[in-house]
Amino acid sequence: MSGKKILLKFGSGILTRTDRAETDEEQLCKLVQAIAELKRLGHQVVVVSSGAVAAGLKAMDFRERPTDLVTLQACAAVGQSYLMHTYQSYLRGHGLHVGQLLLTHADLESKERAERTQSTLLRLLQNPNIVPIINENDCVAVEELKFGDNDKLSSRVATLWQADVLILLTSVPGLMDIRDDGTVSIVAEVNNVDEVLHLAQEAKGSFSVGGMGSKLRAVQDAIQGGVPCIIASGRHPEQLASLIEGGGIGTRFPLAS
Ligand SMILES: Nc1ncnc2c1ncn2[C@@H]1O[C@H](COP(=O)(O)OP(=O)(O)O)[C@@H](O)[C@H]1O
Ligand SMILES: N[C@@H](CCC(=O)OP(=O)(O)O)C(=O)O
Repeated sequence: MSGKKILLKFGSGILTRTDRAETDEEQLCKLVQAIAELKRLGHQVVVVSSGAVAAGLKAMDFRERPTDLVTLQACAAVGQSYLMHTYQSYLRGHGLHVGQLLLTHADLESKERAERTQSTLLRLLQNPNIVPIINENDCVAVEELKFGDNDKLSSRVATLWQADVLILLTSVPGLMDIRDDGTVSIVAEVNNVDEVLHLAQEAKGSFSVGGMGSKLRAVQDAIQGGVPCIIASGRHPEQLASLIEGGGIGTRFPLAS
């Protein structure tokens, strides 16, 4: 197997415990193990990680996600450093280190700043022991915390980097077709995202922002940028190597042939 450029996006739902508003350290440890395994296989890995707001809730004395923007930004300020510390503590066990990048959409819309971001990313990737971990710069960004644009951020970075695949790891096993009679199936492959947009329902995780609609729009952008995508469960990161090789469970969005 030759090394591929893999962009992984971790949603808040898979980084946060389901029983209380805290980072799920066991889950984060599993995700880090999967990153280390991909790197051992010779792939380049870049991560877009949500979860800063949720990680800051406990220290800020919240049991639930607050709704006002400035409090969300304050929670993110506390949670981001906690999150990076936790990533670092698990990565160290694999001889790896975090390279943190905090970005806004405005950064990627400016040609000069996008080029600088790309240069930094490429420089970080020259060292095989570094795992770039990107999040929105929540303290200055506004739209992101309202609309869950880490999905969109991941598609933009995937396009900038020209990743071989963008894998959106979330709390469900893929895009699901939930029918009126109660039957549910995972859509294995989508060749035209427009045709499945109607499958995205309003429901989303209590610590998440985007939902399935935001993921499908991000997939559309990535495909337009030349990057195929997969939506799969972040609760089973051990299947990542298999997903990259065309196996595993998830929804695939190939480029039009
Ligand atoms: N058709 C669908 N298939 C799968 N999940 C869906 C669908 N429609 C809505 N969802 C919701 O999307 C959620 C995943 O998105 P989200 O909660 O934003 O996760 P993340 O934190 O990973 O970004 C699931 O919890 C699910 O409730
Ligand atoms: N930047 C925010 C997350 C925003 C976001 O898009 O969240 P999600 O919908 O879980 O990917 C944070 O780190 O909490």
